[in-house]
Amino acid sequence: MAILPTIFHSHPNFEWRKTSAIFTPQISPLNINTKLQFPCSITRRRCNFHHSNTINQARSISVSNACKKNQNGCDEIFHIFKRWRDFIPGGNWWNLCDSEQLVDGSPTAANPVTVLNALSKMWALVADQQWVLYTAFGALTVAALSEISIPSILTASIFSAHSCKTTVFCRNSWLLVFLCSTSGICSGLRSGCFAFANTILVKRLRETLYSSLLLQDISFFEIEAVGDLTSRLGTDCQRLSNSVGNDIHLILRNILQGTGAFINLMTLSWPLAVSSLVICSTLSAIFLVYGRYQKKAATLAQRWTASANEVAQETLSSIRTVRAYGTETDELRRFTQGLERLASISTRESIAYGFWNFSFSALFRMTQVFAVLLGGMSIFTGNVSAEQLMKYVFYCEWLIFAAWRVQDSMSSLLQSIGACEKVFQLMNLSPSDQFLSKGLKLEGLKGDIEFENVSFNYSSRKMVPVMKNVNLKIQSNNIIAIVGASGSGKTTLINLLLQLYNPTSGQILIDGIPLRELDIRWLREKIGFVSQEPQIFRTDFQSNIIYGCSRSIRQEEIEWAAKQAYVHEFISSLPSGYYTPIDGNLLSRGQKQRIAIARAILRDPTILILDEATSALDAESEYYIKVQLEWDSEWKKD
Ligand SMILES: Nc1ncnc2c1ncn2[C@@H]1O[C@H](COP(=O)(O)OP(=O)(O)OP(=O)(O)O)[C@@H](O)[C@H]1O
Repeated sequence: MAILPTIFHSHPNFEWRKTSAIFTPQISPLNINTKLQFPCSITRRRCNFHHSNTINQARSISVSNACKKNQNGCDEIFHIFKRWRDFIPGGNWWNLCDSEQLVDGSPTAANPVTVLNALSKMWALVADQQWVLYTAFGALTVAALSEISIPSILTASIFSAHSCKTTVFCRNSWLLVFLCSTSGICSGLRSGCFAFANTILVKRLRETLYSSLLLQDISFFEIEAVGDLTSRLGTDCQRLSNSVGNDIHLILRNILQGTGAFINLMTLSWPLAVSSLVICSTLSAIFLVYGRYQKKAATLAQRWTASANEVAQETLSSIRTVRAYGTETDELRRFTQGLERLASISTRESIAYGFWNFSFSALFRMTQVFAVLLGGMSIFTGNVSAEQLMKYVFYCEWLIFAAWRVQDSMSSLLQSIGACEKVFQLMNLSPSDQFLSKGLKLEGLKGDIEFENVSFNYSSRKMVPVMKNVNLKIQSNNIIAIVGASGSGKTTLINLLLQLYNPTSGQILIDGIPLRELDIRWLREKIGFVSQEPQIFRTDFQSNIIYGCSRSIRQEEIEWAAKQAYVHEFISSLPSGYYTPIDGNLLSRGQKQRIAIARAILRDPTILILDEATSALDAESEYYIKVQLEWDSEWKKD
């Protein structure tokens, strides 16, 4: 165990020292006074911000904002009058592109997803449960056909009763009972099956998205914000599956019913049927424009929501720092900036919805007036009977309503897909190369490490080289310390060794074999790593210590590792011992580091990397752990 041996190398950024320690102590060029003064001079303005004043300040900001808003309201009305042309449909005010686009530098930003793509992807996710979907579609068809036959039979029953045709009346009544029962049973079946499919879909969407995210390169997570990704996994997936549960079946149902209504209208009077169709087509044309606008608005609204979430997540998770620096009002302002953008988009979207509803109502009422006028005249001339006119009014209403519902559900579907476009883009990302290629697994790993002319820069800062032509040889069974100024690239060196990033040029060899050619999962199993800020998971101590260990572990081994890391006593003193659930926030940094060291030791790694892993430990614990590790390393050498 234990590596990073002695290297003598002349790179200006690093200083390599032979030492009995295996840590990467940081030697800062600043003296203590400089360190203390530096942050204070930067934040002097904020330091004056007394904590007790913060709430009053927040209040006074909101009061002064309210006054400003009243004044702004008058200005705005004046402005609206001056710029009325901008506010009519098609004017500048409606334009969502210029002012509202959130700059999205993510790798997925450039690929828009079509509705068909989205639907076929969702279909593929639930394809193994086809029987549920086929039952749902079958029930939907039967229910829709039964429902659309009811107005015709109902009218016939009324008129047969009116003309005292008892046999026809009885037959129609039985038929009505049959149709109502069929439609009721099939509607229940349809809703149940779609709800079931919905549940499966949301689960699969989340699984697929999560597994796609887990397999991305580390550089991906530098561009994408965690708040944004969790909001995709949560609300977006739910919203998408809801659109399948509701919108798709409403669309299909109303298409069937609208078609049935149109066929009935054609059999009654084709001029009346054609006039209804013209109105429906006008509605569809208006909807086409509105639907596109709505999709765009939904995408932008979703991005701003995610952006506001990100701010909230960042602030709430760093609440101690926010409180200590008294920046609550600044954070509130940052959060409301996103909300204001969101409100501005939603206002336009709501007004556009109002326009759409106005067009629909006006055209629908026009059809009714038109039907009564034209139908009434036809009755006078004897071309149409009263029964036919009644059926016509019924079916006309069905047709228009079906057209409206199809378009409304279509709009909601477009909105959901627009809003959740990123879910599909993220799901379509191909995994990092590391997970695609099958590399070599060596018989045994010695642990010789060599950096050959390695240069590197982070992809997010391409112009800033972090290291240039670094050459370094580390022989197995040695302990070395890498010492360098803060920001000189010590952690980056380790990141490259762990293949979290690939060198921009040069190569890293392990036992003489290029790192890229090795099976990275196999290699990582042989490496124990403790980072500067060790991560503790929300499970118990035992699970945290055995985290990532592929072999089966006995309780004694866990305790042994914990003793080596000087954390056994602390864990044993807790009432549930190793089974005590942990919240990382409730542990000291030193305790977290000791748990992480126990985790690394338990793997019995060939290469052990400690990146300032004892920086938070007291001198006694640090000494004890170092002695244990050194002893262990010497024992292995022998
Ligand atoms: N993910 C990243 N993206 C872009 N630049 C980064 C990233 N991580 C680190 N850097 C930059 O790379 C340089 C080296 O950082 P690194 O963390 O390796 O230094 P270090 O020697 O470990 O510093 P410290 O001792 O303070 O931990 C720094 O200039 C840092 O700003």
